[in-house]
Amino acid sequence: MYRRKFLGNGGRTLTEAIFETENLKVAYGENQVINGIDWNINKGEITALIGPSGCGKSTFLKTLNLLIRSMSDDVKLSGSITFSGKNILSDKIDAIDLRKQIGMVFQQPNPFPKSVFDNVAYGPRIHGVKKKRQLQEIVEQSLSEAYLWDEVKDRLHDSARGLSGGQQQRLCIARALATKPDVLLMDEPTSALDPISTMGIEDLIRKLQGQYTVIMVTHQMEQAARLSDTTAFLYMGDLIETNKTSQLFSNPSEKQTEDYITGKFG
Ligand SMILES: Nc1ncnc2c1ncn2[C@@H]1O[C@H](COP(=O)(O)OP(=O)(O)OP(=O)(O)O)[C@@H](O)[C@H]1O
Repeated sequence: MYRRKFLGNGGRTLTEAIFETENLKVAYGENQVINGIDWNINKGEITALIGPSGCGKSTFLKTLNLLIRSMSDDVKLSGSITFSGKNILSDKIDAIDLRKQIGMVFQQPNPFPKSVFDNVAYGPRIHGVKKKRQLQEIVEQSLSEAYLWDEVKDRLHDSARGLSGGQQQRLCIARALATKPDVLLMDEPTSALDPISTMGIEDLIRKLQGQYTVIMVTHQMEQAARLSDTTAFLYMGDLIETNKTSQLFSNPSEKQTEDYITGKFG
């Protein structure tokens, strides 16, 4: 079967890819939900993944850091995902190390039942940072990067669960940034938040642009259009189209994309 390889930016530029997937298939038992995706995801960009409910967006995201293997017993992965020169599906990969480089933020803010400080220090501690001074520096830097430091600097040892929803989500982003990842995967990071907190998280994502590669699932077309450099449309496990965001929304090349973004289904 002929398969189209989607290159970053619709294949028009030679932007460096951070992930290259080849014939990537994912199945839960007999239920195949990703059908053989060939895609180069650009480094340093914000990529939005859109598509109707159940089309495989979260599955695709969780496959990129192999979280899918820890979350589902009967998952089957095939094809390849090249990240940092290695096929993470077949080469010997330490999943904990991989997730140091590829952080993830979920729909519901999920701080650990620990203090603000211990949430952010969690990853660095796992990776062997022991010195108090060094941990303090990492915590302050990560919270500052997540635009949360000023709000929490006087309550670092209070429970993270006492923060507002928007603050908790920025804390989760700070926790992900604390291991100095290359990539942040975000699965509908604002869908559980009110409009003001959503704006705060969107501002933060914009500020991360260029320093990190962000791959974000969103159900909000406006959010994809506001934030991302590249947008990809997934439908029933197939990558239908990926292109520069402005191009995909103004002049989609596929009828299915057009129907989806104009609200004809989804
Ligand atoms: N752990 C699992 N075990 C079995 N099937 C699963 C599992 N997780 C997801 N699925 C199935 O895989 C398909 C894709 O689900 P996925 O969550 O990836 O879609 P999605 O596009 O992110 O959906 P949504 O937008 O509703 O979050 C669905 O049919 C879903 O029921």
